[in-house]
Amino acid sequence: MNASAAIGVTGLGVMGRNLARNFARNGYTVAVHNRSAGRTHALVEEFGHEGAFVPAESPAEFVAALERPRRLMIMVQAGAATDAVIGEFAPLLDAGDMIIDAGNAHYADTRRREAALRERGLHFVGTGVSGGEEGALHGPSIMVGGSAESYAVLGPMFEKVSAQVDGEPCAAYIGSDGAGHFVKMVHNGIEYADMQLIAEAYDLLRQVAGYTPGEIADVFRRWNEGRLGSYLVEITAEVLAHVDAETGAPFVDVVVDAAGQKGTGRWTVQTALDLASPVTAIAQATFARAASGQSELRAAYAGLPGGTRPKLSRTEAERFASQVEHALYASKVIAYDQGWKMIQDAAAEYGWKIDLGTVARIWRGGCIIRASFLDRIRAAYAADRDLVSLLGEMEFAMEITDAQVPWRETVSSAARRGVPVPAFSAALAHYDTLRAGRLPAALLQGQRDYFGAHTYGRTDRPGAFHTHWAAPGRPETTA
Ligand SMILES: NC(=O)C1=CN([C@@H]2O[C@H](COP(=O)(O)OP(=O)(O)OC[C@H]3O[C@@H](n4cnc5c(N)ncnc54)[C@H](OP(=O)(O)O)[C@@H]3O)[C@@H](O)[C@H]2O)C=CC1
Ligand SMILES: O=C(CO)[C@H](O)[C@H](O)COP(=O)(O)O
Repeated sequence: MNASAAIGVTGLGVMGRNLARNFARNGYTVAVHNRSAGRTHALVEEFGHEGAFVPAESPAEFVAALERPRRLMIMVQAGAATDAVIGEFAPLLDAGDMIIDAGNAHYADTRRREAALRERGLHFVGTGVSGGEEGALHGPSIMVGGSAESYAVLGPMFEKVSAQVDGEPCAAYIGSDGAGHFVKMVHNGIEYADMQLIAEAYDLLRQVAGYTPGEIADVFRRWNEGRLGSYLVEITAEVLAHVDAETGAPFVDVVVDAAGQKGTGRWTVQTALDLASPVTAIAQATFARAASGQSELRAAYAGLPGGTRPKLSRTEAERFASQVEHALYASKVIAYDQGWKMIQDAAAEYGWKIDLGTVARIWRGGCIIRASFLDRIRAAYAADRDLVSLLGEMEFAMEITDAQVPWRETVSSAARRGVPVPAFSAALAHYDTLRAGRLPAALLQGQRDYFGAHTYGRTDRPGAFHTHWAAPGRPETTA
């Protein structure tokens, strides 16, 4: 076979098929392969006219179709499937060839695979791709890990097929080994938080303001014109306005209220615990999905006494909706800030040199959390590369100051009326934690020292100390 393909894609499911088409539409010759050959033939039959495809039935045929250094993209499920495909293809490759894993792999797996394949002279390029089926075809956001050397070859291709915003590509090199997949994982964690915050806002507008789903769709459409403008707010309005054809009921009322998850939000939270990175809004959003799925438990406790829900007048409802807008925006800033801080924490742990402004830049288009305010996050990090928190940037700080009363009113209204708002509450509590100055953690240290001699630091001098709690006079010694 003629080695003519600039890239090969194996795994032609929802994402792989459209990424292959995207490369072909952008002028690259693409070798295509799938475990079951039916998908390969279907792709070429249906979309062969869009560009140059080289269908391959066997791994050997697929590899033979690739120009050197070979660029082979895997788009299959994370975990065992990815290991199986690597195991199948790596022995057929030569030193200098590149395996790009564009699935949602766990970054620790990517680090392991990168190290093992590097030993064999192969580049393993863990790459986060976001944008779903449509993004894969028309331009996703692409977060690339692996070696800088491989990015020199792959970067121009990725930048060409990615989404473009203001003439800039939504693709970039993030950092070595698992950095690309790490950042994609945090993207998905932020996605969970953003979606949960929007869902809580909807619930409040329905349960407290008394709006119908159609009216709430209009509220979200208005919000989408302003600082909350984003893909997720836009599609929320679409979903809320949708009416079930069979029953004539709002679509949102005929869907089972148990949220699914494939695992990237859970990975974010598990990893955050290891890094001691408090991504509490993301964690609450992930737990909210889990709680929604506990149908037996919820059925057992449904109807327990809770808050009161007095009917609001039209004017009161409108005022409340405006408060919710502030609360949603402020909570969203906190959730995103938590995600960025987690990336900083991981960069310190793994020695990744991640440009935080670049992360915001490539999330402005193509991905699920694309939003107008990412431009401002980008500008904030461009102005100060070492910015510790968005709360340190003047404009965000002013908005959070303005949100104080409505944000707190929203969370307290929810508590009074018995509407669960775990992500709003977590975001506000995080903000209060940051601004507290002094936390009751000092008491925790005292408790730990009391029962386990775990020692504590003092505010007035350095060192570790222990109080002998059982001894007369409770003397303190240095530990
Ligand atoms: N769907 C989405 O919106 C997004 C998905 N992703 C990630 O992209 C990856 C692919 O997702 P998606 O396209 O939705 O998945 P699909 O289920 O549509 O396709 C999965 C593909 O993987 C192949 N496959 C599965 N197991 C194996 C195996 N053991 N050996 C070889 N091939 C295998 C399947 O082949 P066969 O046809 O033979 O079964 C199929 O081509 C996942 O990692 C996912 O997390 C990332 C961003 C968005
Ligand atoms: O990766 C994605 C987007 O970037 C997918 O949307 C993600 O897989 C959806 O996750 P979940 O099924 O857990 O809601």
